[in-house]
Amino acid sequence: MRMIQRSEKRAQDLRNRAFSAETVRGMEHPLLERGVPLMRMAAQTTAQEAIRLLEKNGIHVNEANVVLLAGAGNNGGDGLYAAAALAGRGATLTVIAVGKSLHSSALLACMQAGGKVLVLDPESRIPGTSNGFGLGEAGERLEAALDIAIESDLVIDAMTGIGARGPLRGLPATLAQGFMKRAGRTDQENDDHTNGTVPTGHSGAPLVLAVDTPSGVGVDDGTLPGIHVPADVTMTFGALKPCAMLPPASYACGKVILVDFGFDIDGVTPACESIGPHVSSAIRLPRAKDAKYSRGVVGLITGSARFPGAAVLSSKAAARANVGMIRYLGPAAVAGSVVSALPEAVAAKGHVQAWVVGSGVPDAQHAQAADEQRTAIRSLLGNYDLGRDADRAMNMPPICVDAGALDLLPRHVPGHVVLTPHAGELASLLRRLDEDTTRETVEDSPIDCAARVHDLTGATVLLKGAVTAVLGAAPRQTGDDHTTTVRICGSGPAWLATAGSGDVLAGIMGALLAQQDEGSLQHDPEKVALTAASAAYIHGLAGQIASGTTACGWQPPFLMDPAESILTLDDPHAGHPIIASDIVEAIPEAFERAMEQAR
Ligand SMILES: NC(=O)C1=CN([C@@H]2O[C@H](COP(=O)(O)OP(=O)(O)OC[C@H]3O[C@@H](n4cnc5c(N)ncnc54)[C@H](O)[C@@H]3O)[C@@H](O)[C@H]2O)[C@H](O)CC1
Ligand SMILES: [K+]
Repeated sequence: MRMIQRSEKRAQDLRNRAFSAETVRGMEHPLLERGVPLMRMAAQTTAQEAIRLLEKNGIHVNEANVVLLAGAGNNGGDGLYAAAALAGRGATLTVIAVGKSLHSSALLACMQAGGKVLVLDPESRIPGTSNGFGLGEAGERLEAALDIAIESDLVIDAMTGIGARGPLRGLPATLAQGFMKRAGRTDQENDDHTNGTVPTGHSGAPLVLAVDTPSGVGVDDGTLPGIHVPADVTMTFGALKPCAMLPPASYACGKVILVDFGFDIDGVTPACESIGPHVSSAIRLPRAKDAKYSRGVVGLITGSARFPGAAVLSSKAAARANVGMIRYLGPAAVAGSVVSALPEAVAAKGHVQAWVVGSGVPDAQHAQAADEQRTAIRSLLGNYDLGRDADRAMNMPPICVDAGALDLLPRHVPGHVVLTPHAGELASLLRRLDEDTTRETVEDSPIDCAARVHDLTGATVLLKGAVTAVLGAAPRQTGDDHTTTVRICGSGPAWLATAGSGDVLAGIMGALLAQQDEGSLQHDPEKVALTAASAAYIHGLAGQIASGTTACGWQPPFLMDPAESILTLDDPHAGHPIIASDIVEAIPEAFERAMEQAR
């Protein structure tokens, strides 16, 4: 098989960009025209990974019981050829056919290698198998299929790939439901199955290897519209699909291995992109002629009598995140705490290059009538109201609007207003904008909901989560200026979920906004989105450093060449608990690492 020529830039783009199913088909097309055997390449690499996965779990392929869940499309074809290769290496193979047909030559290969085929659909017409059974027998066959699947060592899920439409239906859905029930996998466990964080092999249930995409996920929008089959490993072909990057579907993919088919992705608009490779461009290195003011000054209206710690944490984080100075504004007692914890802070008004407001400030529901912090924030945010004075709004410094300030946001603001809600806060924001939304809706469709808030307000929206998504202006491409690339950041480990962690993020956000050339963000909303996502990335990296782990919400996939044998994939260190102050301590090293990654 031919070797793929790949520059480092191409490898980086492949690992950090995901493309819609339609775009992937467009990129496959020229290769198929040239007769490149894509299905064979997919199958061979899948078989290799299956062998590695089994061995890692102490099972040699010639002792393995393998079950293939095979759909009628090409995804089933990939799976059939892969399964045939495993049967050829001595595995005991059962193919469970969930559709009315199967890829005929791939099926033949499986049968020739000794695979047994169990057909579930009474209306199927599959050569070499028994047809025309009744509904009663169909029920018995389904039970038998589930018995075999649950007793197997490895289930290869090749029911649907990029041809999937809507939630899983019919026999694939019934089979997935039965399998998940018998495997004892609850929804919670599926959620815990984040990319690269959970070691394979769990409580006696079979390992699951997904072909191209786990069946049942929303391939293009990253949702989980219904029953789906979470995988330990997903082998994906040619290019990442959004479901391998966007939450919550990304959590169902397990470890992702991308097989490089040699697609020409240069200049092709991705549906979503990870911020990782771009972070260093958001960091302004100190220059010889710098003074503290030219490095950026952050102004913070954060914390309150009730939550003074938020003021301290956001100020310390901003101060550590590569700026010349921070100004803290708040009640005298809180300012006193800030200055005693951070003698470098200045508790006085003055010129700032970016603002941070709202962390540790009560929202409308919890505030006293005349809350000092809310009054100050309301008046500051009024300057960003495009409906009141657009010129003035456009000339205000960039601002991070967090927590208790989110309900003070004017209706229409410029893109250099960055919102940093979590799912619950985003739902409240949408309700304020007259959209009937709950936290669950946001958790189910995070990208769609964040995009709604961006569309309705104009603000850049950073929705916090294990995978953080940033919805703002997209990169402009010639002839296509309505692209909606979603930027994601998955560098944060689960240890980051600790009190004060969000305050630290807001501080880093303010610092990154402040260190951009003054005036450069106001008319460049794309740069705002990149800067915002970079702040989340550095926060996540600091969390990794503080907790001693490399496991995080999303990692770029392992890249595999069809001609190469696979590298050893190490599981990440688990790490240890942290408090928000530990994240602050780790910020400088996170900057160093982010800059090193760019080299
Ligand atoms: N194009 C190529 O040559 C390559 C493709 N590869 C693999 O092919 C799949 C895409 O194949 P396609 O036949 O277009 O679609 P699928 O197999 O994913 O799905 C069609 C199959 O699924 C049924 N179906 C669709 N939606 C649902 C649903 N909601 N519920 C139940 N069943 C559903 C539909 O009826 C068909 O039977 C791609 O992912 C790759 O795996 C390889 O990469 C090689 C090159
Ligand atoms: K699949």
